[in-house]
Amino acid sequence: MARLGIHIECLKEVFRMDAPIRMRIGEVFGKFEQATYASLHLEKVNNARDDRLRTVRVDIFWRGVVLAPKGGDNYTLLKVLPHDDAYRWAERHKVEVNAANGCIDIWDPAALHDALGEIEDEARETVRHLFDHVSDSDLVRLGITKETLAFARELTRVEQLETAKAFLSATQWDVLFGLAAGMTPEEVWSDLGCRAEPEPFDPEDLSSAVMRTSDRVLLVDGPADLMKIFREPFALWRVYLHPLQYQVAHASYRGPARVTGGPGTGKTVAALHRAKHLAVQNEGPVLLTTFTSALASSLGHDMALLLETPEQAQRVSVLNVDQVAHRVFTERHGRPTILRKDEELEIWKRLAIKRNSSLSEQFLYDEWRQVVLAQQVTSAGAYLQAKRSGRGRGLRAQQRVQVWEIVWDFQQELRLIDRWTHETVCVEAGKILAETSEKPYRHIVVDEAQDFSPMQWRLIREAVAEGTDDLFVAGDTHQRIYHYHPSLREVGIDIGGRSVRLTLNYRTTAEILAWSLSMLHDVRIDDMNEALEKIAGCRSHVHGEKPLERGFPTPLDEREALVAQIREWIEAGVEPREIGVAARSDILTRDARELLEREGVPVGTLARTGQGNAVRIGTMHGMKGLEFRCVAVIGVGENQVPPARAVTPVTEDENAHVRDLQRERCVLFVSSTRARERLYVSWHGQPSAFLPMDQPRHTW
Ligand SMILES: Nc1ncnc2c1ncn2[C@@H]1O[C@H](COP(=O)(O)OP(=O)(O)OP(=O)(O)O)[C@@H](O)[C@H]1O
Repeated sequence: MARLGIHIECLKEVFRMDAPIRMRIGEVFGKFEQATYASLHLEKVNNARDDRLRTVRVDIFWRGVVLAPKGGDNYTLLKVLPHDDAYRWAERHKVEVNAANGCIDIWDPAALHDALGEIEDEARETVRHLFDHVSDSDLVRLGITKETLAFARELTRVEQLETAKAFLSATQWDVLFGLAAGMTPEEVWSDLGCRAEPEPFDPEDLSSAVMRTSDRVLLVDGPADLMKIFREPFALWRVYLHPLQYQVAHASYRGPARVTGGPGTGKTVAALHRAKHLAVQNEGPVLLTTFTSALASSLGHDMALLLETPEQAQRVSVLNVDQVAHRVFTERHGRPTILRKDEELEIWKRLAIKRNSSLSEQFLYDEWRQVVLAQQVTSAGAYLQAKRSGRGRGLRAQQRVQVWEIVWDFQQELRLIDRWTHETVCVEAGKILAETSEKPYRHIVVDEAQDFSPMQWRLIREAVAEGTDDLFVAGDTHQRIYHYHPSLREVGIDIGGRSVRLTLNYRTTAEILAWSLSMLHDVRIDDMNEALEKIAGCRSHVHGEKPLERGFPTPLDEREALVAQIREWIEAGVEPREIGVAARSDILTRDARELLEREGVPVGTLARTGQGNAVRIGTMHGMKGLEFRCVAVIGVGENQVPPARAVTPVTEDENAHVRDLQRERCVLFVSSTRARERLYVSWHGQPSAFLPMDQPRHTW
């Protein structure tokens, strides 16, 4: 029986077509299931470079180009184009088997030949070439053919390589682009999803090559499936994964594993597919968890799209980590009464006065969480020994004794009045789970792992028995925006060598990514596993406008310009819901919201649901994990970013000062990398020192 595949690039083009033509394409290619080669009316193309490329009539105007391997019954739809263009495309292109990963390579030899002629002169006059640092043998091992190699050797600028995307094989282009972005041949090799040892692939067996190209060819399960795909275009990540994403999501691990990578590199998508894979395996309940309830609800929405049967859906719970803690706690003790932050600060203040301490209630509030609870300190002796790096001010031994007395009083008081905080609920839930061998989950998948506190990690560790495929962790420490810096090992999670880094950004344009990355230029960030995290090789294939930076004399001028910018985007066809606005403080977001509302622009919050078609506005912290076509980051002035209150003075504690500045940079980095197409950054007065310094900017 014939089987149809559709190439990802073709699918993207079809998704952009009007519904009637999409349905017509669905009807024509739906026949592949029953058809035999002879009855398909696959027309041969005269003068074709590759006689396995045929065309099929869709209607009077459109034709499809199909790869019809000589053996086997696998047909792959590569293009749908106007009649003449379809023939021209089929005449020019060749299909081969990639020597590195065994997938199909589609390329345009004539265009490659012409381009080579165009760059040769420049190459002769230039001393440095783009790939001087890579040997021929490495390029060949990475699947670069002799024609592409000859071309690659003449490249002097990355712009020439970018142009070549139009005619090189996509896999070979990815290899070259990765090397040009600073990846080592080994990193590119693993990015290709190749095994450690090269495999021999039959260069003539295109049918098998198509089957292996699962990251670029969607194999359709019958006509109904095809019509469904064409009726409702969907996010491509539901079916296509980068080979490395696929590997990460489908591997079997002997213990905890993790995926890291810069913003927009598909970590959440890998986590979603991992959860689905585990649900399909059906070994027991799967928990997919993250930091905030907003992110959990977004994951829940995407998980529902990915799971295929009610049985699979029943096996996966999507909860944020506090919800997990509250469930476990409530089952044992009933619902806890949570102490509000203002109530808690009031208690700290009173207890500090009682013990004649001049330490502020906020300091005690943080000290309790970041030192006492984080390190499970239960005695004065342990507190005297506890690490306090990054805490903002040193404490002499005598002061530590005093702080411990206040902490002791505080914990006694909580017990007495039977009040809880989210942290104590989490600690208690961890204890309850530690006592039982019957764990609630067989597998746990964690997204946005970089912001989990040590208390939350201990809970997660206790919620699943140690063993194969127990924990899968996705996160990026460059996006850490809260205070905790736990080491996974210290909280009992040993990921050993089971860690993979994704580098290809699917969300952001190369311009926005470069602008954002330059903010983190000299910043050294840990990887939660006692080493430094890398961001080298993080790259995007998509180009767009440079981020727009604008300074204004007053806050009102800045807000009015924001309204004008949003109007301009909407007039250019961007839906209000595709626009996100972020500021560092609630006050700035409130002021911007008020003006937008007054000017008649629909405005909602950052929550994914219930917003209607409104511009979504919130704090930079709230932007975590989200994405928008257009993003405006406002109030990026020297006094607002970073806000003085968020940074320990260097005179008080140098380490804490550096750490605070780093965290604040990450907050700005997270908000700017939420933009898919356009990024607008504004301030009033002087600009923030965090902004990339590569160009002179107008200041007031
Ligand atoms: N294989 C893929 N093919 C197409 N699109 C993808 C793929 N993987 C991810 N994407 C898209 O890229 C965007 C970013 O993906 P995702 O949210 O998983 O990245 P992330 O690494 O978790 O990002 P961040 O850390 O910045 O929150 C999303 O729009 C997602 O749909």
